[in-house]
Amino acid sequence: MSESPVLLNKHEVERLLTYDDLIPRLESVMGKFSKRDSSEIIQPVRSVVPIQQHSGFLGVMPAYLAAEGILCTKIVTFYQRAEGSSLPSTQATVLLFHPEHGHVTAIMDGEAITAKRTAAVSAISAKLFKPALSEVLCILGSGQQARSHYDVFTKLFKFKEVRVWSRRKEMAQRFVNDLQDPVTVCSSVKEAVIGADVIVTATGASQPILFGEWVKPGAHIAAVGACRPDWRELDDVLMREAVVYVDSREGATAESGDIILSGVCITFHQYNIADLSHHRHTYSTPKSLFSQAEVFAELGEVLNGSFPARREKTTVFKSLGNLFFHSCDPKIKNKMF
Ligand SMILES: NC(=O)C1=CN([C@@H]2O[C@H](COP(=O)(O)OP(=O)(O)OC[C@H]3O[C@@H](n4cnc5c(N)ncnc54)[C@H](O)[C@@H]3O)[C@@H](O)[C@H]2O)C=CC1
Ligand SMILES: O=C(O)C1=NCCCC1
Repeated sequence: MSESPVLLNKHEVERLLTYDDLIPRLESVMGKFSKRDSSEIIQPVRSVVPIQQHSGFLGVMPAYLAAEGILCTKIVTFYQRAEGSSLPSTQATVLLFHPEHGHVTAIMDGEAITAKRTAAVSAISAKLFKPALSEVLCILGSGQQARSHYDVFTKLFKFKEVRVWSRRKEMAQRFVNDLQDPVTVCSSVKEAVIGADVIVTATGASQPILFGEWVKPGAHIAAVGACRPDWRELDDVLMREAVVYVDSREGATAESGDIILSGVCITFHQYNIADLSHHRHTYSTPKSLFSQAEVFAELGEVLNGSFPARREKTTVFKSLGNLFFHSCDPKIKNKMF
């Protein structure tokens, strides 16, 4: 009979999962993922079930890393919550399986994993793409992701100024009150982002809040929210002008409103055709004036050397959280990535 699964609660996951382990681990595994060698890694685009009555979604995110014997899935729910709701908007559980026998070996809280993994991947994007001289960090949003991004960005990089904006100023103030170091609370997105070198967008917005005209040329944006095909955080100008990196090309095509909805500007293409009465008429068909924002590369393609990091340009890393890789030796409990 198989052993009972190890249970790791949020507190234990928080203690075991360190950025020092997570970052090199994710760099290696994302580089491998982008080679699409299914004998190494299988990670399909997640399945998402809308929970329409409650403005929520349920996502299932399986992954198999054959060489490492890791078979796992994250099960995640995410909701558009009213401002100030005491419920977390993203909740998750991670299951590890015995790849040979198929039984569950570990059940872990996925909320802390999601917070840290997502922030670690954004930090990797910032390592690769932020301008060489990066003095100002700006965080849009003041929830779970805003906090984990603040933690890892200020741990890894030295900024002269950190700014935060949130829809309700008191939420930004509450965010700042929990921190040791000084952070400027901004009254508008524009005020927060002007002159910023690194911008994190971690909001529940479904319409653009960050406009390209405000963004300093050469800045790096880690765009974490807007993980549905009809949600956006970034406007067309920014999406067109920036070099866009993603975690998974398939995921971005299926799920990123910032990419899918960019450049939808209708104009008319005219052509002549002879109709049945032998007269020539001019017909019009709608045509897009601007094409969709193009994905330049996956983060993994930069990490494995297939594509360059275009640090000199304005860069967007559109994160969707498609990559979930996790390893835990349940018997040892302290070897967790
Ligand atoms: N890319 C990824 O891997 C992941 C993305 N996410 C997404 O990141 C976003 C933030 O997640 P959490 O921090 O967990 O959520 P949260 O609920 O803790 O924080 C959300 C923040 O967004 C703000 N917000 C909500 N609606 C807004 C709107 N319409 N305009 C401007 N601000 C708005 C809230 O005031 C709050 O500051 C969500 O969209 C979530 O789905 C979450 C986990 C992983
Ligand atoms: O990767 C995740 O976990 C999530 N991604 C997008 C939406 C919320 C959770």
